[in-house]
Amino acid sequence: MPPPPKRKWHRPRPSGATPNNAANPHSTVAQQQKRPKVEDVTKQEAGATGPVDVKAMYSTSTGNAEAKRFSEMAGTLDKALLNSLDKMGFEFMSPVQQKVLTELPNITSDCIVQAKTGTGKTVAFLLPAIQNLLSGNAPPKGKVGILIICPTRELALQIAKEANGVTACLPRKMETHTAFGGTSRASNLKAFMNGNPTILVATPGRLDDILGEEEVRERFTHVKTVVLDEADQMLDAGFAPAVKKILRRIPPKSDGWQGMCFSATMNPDVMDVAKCVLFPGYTTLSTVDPNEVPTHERVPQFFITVPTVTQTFAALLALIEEEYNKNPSDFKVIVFGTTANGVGLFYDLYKNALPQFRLFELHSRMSQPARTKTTQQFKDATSGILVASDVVGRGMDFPNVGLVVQVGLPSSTEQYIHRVGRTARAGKDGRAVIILSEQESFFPKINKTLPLNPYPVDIVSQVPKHQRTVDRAFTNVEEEAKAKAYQAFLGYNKTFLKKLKLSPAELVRLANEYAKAMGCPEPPLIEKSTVGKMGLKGVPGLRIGSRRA
Ligand SMILES: Nc1ncnc2c1ncn2[C@@H]1O[C@H](COP(=O)(O)OP(=O)(O)OP(=O)(O)O)[C@@H](O)[C@H]1O
Repeated sequence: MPPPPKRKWHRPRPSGATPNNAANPHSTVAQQQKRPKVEDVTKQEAGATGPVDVKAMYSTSTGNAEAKRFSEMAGTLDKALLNSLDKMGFEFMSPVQQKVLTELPNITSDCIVQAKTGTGKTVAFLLPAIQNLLSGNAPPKGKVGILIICPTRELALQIAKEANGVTACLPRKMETHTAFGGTSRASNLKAFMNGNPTILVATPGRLDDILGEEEVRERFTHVKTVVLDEADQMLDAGFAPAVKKILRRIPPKSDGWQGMCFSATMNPDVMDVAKCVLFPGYTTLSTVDPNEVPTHERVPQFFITVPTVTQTFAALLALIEEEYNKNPSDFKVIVFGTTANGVGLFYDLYKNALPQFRLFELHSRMSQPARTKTTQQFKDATSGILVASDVVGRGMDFPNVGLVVQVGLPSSTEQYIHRVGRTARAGKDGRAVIILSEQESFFPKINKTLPLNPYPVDIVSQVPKHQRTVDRAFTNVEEEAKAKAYQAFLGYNKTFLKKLKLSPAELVRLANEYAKAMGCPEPPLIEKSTVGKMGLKGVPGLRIGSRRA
């Protein structure tokens, strides 16, 4: 088989350059429906964004280092690893890879590494960890040598695939296993126990679960490296208890294993917890200048403010039309919603309202096989729109996404940055837009370090034109999907009441308007217990009752 073409880092397109914007900017979505399906549009030549200029990429990172070839690391990296990288089409080291391989005091040093989204952090932690095993530190057969913990199932699979690529040319097969929820625990465990899982990529829940078994704990006696990918998230209040519990079940840090923390964002609040994987004297490496904006300089970022949340549905249609007209070739987009049920609603709605696009959905309410299948389909797609929740907000590498849209408030500034990072990966260009209601418009104001500018086109004035399409599409959406989205809307926004400057009664009023915009004749019923859990007991405007027939 011929080797794949070398994958290189691309030079950013000159700002303002929008090739292929020949389509009529005034055509409506309905008119576009007569066009051939976006899937049929001829695929742009790979690399059409311009010739590779690795030096230009490096000059945007701290240090202004020269881009080096992996082949120059022959003294550090095993020949077989270099062969694997070559087979993967990786010729030059990305800045973070170069930094880790040349500036880490030792390949076994504890470290915190920060680099922008999509710049190759996965390979940057895999290479030293695997090299260490190849340098005479391999664990005995059947034992785990490298444990990688990450927040989501999709990311675990993706990291495992990258590990398989990096180890492909090793003379002796190095097995990578995964452990994450939503899959059969029994068969997963059987494969782990019967196999030779030198590398294990896991999410905290399932890992903690299987570590409950003595025979599984036995497999970790020779662990050499523990990696926390998306480290700031793994160490935040949500995940830290599970991570700490896992660390209590594997050999203690004093046994000498290496701790590595990688992320595009680092929150000083988590540094205290990071000490459970890092010994004092650990190395901090960053390719991000503290004075630099935390997102990619290659991603123009815009916000659109609509008067009320009920207009966001039509505003998204107007935005998609606008962006598609600007650049119809390879129109590959991710639209982030705030909750799984909200995203489910988006899917049902836009399936009807945007039939000319191939639509994908990904959120935690889907079965794991469906999630895995869609992830692969969207990775492979040259165009289409993925509506997604934060299950793919971090770490996921969907090649050639040109636009990221966020609808509603992201859960944090960091989450905003990671979602934006689903575009402009591996040296490519991208754009990002966030649609907010008036109430949510504090987000750009309190995030001054983000290069957020008003969207250059008046989308709000286009909302009425798209409202009919939205209303019609909602007639085809099941009432239960609307009820779930309504409930999720209440639950999510309840956590932001202060920032939104809303009283509980005002939130319910807003949610009821939202329900009306979905075409609900009256606010959907909510179980009494759910209302209690949301802390909305006694708030007027809610319809308490069971939706079950
Ligand atoms: N040296 C390289 N040459 C070419 N492509 C590379 C190189 N290193 C990584 N890549 C590719 O770049 C893409 C982004 O890499 P990766 O997913 O590791 O980024 P990341 O920094 O971990 O992003 P995030 O912060 O979103 O987790 C992947 O498709 C990966 O295969």
